[in-house]
Amino acid sequence: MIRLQDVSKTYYPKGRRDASSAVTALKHADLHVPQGQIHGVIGLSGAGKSTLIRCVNLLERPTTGTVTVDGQELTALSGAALNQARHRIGMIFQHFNLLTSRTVFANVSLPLELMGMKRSEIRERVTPLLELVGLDDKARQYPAQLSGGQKQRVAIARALASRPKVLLCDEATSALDPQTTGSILDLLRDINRKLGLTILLITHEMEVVKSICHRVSLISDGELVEEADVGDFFTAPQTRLGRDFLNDFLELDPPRALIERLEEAPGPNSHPVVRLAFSGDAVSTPLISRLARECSVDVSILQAKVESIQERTLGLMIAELMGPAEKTREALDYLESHDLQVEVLGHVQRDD
Ligand SMILES: Nc1ncnc2c1ncn2[C@@H]1O[C@H](COP(=O)(O)OP(=O)(O)OP(=O)(O)O)[C@@H](O)[C@H]1O
Repeated sequence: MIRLQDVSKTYYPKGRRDASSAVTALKHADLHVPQGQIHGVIGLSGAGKSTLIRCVNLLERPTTGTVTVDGQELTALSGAALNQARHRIGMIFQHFNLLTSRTVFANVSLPLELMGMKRSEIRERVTPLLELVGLDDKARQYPAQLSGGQKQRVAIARALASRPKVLLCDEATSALDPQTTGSILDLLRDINRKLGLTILLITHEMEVVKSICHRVSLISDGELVEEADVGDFFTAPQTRLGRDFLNDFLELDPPRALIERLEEAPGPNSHPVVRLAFSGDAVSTPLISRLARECSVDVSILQAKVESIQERTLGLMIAELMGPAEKTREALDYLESHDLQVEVLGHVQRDD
């Protein structure tokens, strides 16, 4: 439904085209979002998320590459044809972008007025949309009379007015408190299911990805560096940045006192500190006691957590493996052969 092929975007300051002043915010991005999927793009501030999502409806025209939505190459269009194609792409924003002088009803009907639709048809279209987003009793109110969550509901209804195939969400819940965020995400999930709408969202919050996305891409310095099903991303991110996002989200970091003692290389009297992530059958297997029995190492658990990520269970643990070097090596092999993600965080000197 959405396809970006080798899309790059370079910004130049006004009136200058020299390479020294250019900022390349998106670099050779390839992305495919099939019909009906909710796809999240997560990244740190300045990574290029807004640029990417604005390239999808050509609010920013890519410098190179092609953008295709619903089988139509948008990058080949301009003028009226592009405007027409944009009717099939709705968009919502962090700060809602409502017109303060218009009522809720008039905000939602605006895109239909611009399309030249008759008043009676507009009413038939807008009334059920306000019901869908739970605001049928607020039609005559003005944005200033609404909460943030209600404003975003108006923005969602407005984005759906032209019956788009695709909804783009630019940090749609970043200005909302956690509870309101939850209700807006529920609404987006509901719309995705009821209308079969394809959703592309950008966010810096793992919670958003965890709650509603089917698939996720990670963006770093303008590049899409990792893409996975959400369950896989939360159990085994493939990049350092992916692991950092996951650890921040799970708040699973070794205690500060331990971090200060960690050394990168093993020494004659040190033992490894590992971060273990396990999912599926491994969650219910008594691996740690087996490890102690079969590999003759002692395991000191420093932190542990079990999380539910959509339909999967994910276990995480930070532990010290204590024993002679050959035994701890055996223990690491044992863990790796049992489908656990094992990351050696470093080595600590034995106190004994
Ligand atoms: N219009 C512009 N002109 C020049 N540089 C820009 C422009 N828009 C964005 N940039 C630069 O492009 C890079 C990516 O910005 P972008 O807004 O896409 O990132 P982001 O991931 O959405 O960040 P944030 O989460 O902080 O909004 C940044 O270095 C930014 O300064």
